[in-house]
Amino acid sequence: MLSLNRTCFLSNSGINGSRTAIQRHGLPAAYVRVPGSLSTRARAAKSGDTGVVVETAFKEMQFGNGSPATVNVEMDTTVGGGVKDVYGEDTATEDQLVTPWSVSVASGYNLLRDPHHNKGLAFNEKERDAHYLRGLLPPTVVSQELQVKKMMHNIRQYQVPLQKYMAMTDLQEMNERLFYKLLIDNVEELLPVVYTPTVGEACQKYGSIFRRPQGLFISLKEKGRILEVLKNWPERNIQVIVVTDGERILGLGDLGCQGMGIPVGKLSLYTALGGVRPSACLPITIDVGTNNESLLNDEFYIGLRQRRATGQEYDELLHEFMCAVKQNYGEKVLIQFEDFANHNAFDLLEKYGTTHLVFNDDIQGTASVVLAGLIAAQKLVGGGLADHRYLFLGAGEAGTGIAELIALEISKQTNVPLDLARKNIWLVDSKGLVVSSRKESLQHFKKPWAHEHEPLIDLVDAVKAIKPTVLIGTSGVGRTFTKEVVQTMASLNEKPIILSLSNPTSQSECTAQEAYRWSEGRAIFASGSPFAPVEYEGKVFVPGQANNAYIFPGFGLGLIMSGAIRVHDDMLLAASEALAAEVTREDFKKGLIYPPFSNIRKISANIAARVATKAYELGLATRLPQPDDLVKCAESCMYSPTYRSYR
Ligand SMILES: O=C([O-])CC(=O)C(=O)O
Ligand SMILES: [Mg+2]
Repeated sequence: MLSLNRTCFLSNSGINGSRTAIQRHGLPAAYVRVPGSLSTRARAAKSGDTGVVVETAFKEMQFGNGSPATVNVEMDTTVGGGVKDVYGEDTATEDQLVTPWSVSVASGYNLLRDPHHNKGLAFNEKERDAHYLRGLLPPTVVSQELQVKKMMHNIRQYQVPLQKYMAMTDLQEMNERLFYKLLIDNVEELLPVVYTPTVGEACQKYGSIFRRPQGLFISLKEKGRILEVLKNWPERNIQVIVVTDGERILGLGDLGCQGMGIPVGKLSLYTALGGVRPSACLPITIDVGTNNESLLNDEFYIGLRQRRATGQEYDELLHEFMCAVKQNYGEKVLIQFEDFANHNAFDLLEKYGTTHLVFNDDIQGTASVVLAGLIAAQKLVGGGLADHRYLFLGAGEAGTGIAELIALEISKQTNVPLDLARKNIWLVDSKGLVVSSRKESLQHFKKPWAHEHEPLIDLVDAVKAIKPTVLIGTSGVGRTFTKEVVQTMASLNEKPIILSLSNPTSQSECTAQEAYRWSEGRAIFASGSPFAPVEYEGKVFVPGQANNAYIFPGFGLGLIMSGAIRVHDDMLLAASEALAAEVTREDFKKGLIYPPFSNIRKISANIAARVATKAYELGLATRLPQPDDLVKCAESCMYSPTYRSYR
């Protein structure tokens, strides 16, 4: 055993990184551990190399939380035959060393290139000395606060949202903590940049702006090898996966492999808003082809150039994926489905809901957010949820998901059977009002909403006939709440509730301005994508945003905290109630039915606590014993982007 006493940064910069550190600092060779499975180690050892060394001291390390640490490096020379210069002429090649699972020491130049540990100009004098940074940085030492100020200044110079998006992506790849500090401290300004609506444009142009992979791409080419692919990802303690197959990206349709922007963006919010460690988040895009002709013909397209696989081929790939995830990460990893097309989204949720911890943000997350807004809106309009009539334009994932959660809440509040609670909820799809005479030809998820009524094609006719108090747009089709629709709503209701939820902004059913103007300032309005405040007859109206980001980060944190193994509808209801409870008297005075985003971390902690409480009540939590104070517990386990001291 050879013993070394050094302060090190642990990172995943790979064998290249460690080699440079080794060479630069004259460390003995083999400053590398292979933390893979025993078989990986065995493979490494068998390859005849002399240098893959398993360092016993590293076993104690909390690797994956990005923490630097002082370690006593003990080199176990038993694997591979002894410490020699592994990287010397006559030793193993890097390929033989099974690179993906190497853990290396980052210092000097590599430390500055390592986004998980880089602090840029914020490295202080002592750190610069201790970690071989002298001369690699200009003399100035600045605080993280000043770095935030400078980055915000730079980002505000860009006029085009996509440029802001790219600047944020660059920052994320350069200095992860600074990225999250910026996002957390300026959440209202930057949310529309890293997420809806700009992320939609980023996906449309993802091939052109692609620089470095930020998540895993699993395509049909990887069929039969998905477990192996998962093992290529550099982090192992994964708690949340957001996965898409790119078939229905926001309201923009099939963007194939370029849908990757969505899992990446959603997971940034898991960290920024919900406090889940970045290293515990894994974005995945499953590429089964695309039916988007213009992408197939786009020379910069990054995905498989074939039409979408369907049926058995699709199912088998997804099944292999689901099994591989569970095998690799255990049953407590949360899998969030995002932006799958209707025909797969419902089936996947149903199929894996009983075997995996799965959550569909478009069905369940949107539903929980909208229900929260409706619960809060009762304070403005009086009465309860059961006193309303609801009409949806759009009967897909969001529409039916919201409808079902409203019905569940009404049924719970008033003790009426679910079937009866559904009777006040009506849907309009592309063929008109969903009515019982259409039942035969309806997709299964629409059937519960096919009530007795004569067929109606037009939305205006449906509004006139059903006389809804709440109108909800989930159609993915912009400008469908026409002047006549909004005016009819306003003629029927003193305070019509109008939610125009489709994303991004171009697909919104109406704008905030239209909603306020056409309702003569009486609408209670919220949208999926953000709108600026509107002035109407001398009064300023601040539109609310029924943003999914209110719920899913806190919801996920609650599941993780409690070690939940399944998602249950009651958890969604609990999350909605928790969010609705965050709307203050001041917010109501402004006509808002959602709280400001500036408090989102506190909101997420409260949602997490309520979700975790439900998980314990339902016997679905595995982290025992239950902590006494779940809000405190949530707050204390949240990731902080403040720099750590590397001394
Ligand atoms: O991303 C959002 O804001 C909402 C969402 O999931 C979608 O529209 O698919
Ligand atoms: Mg979505």
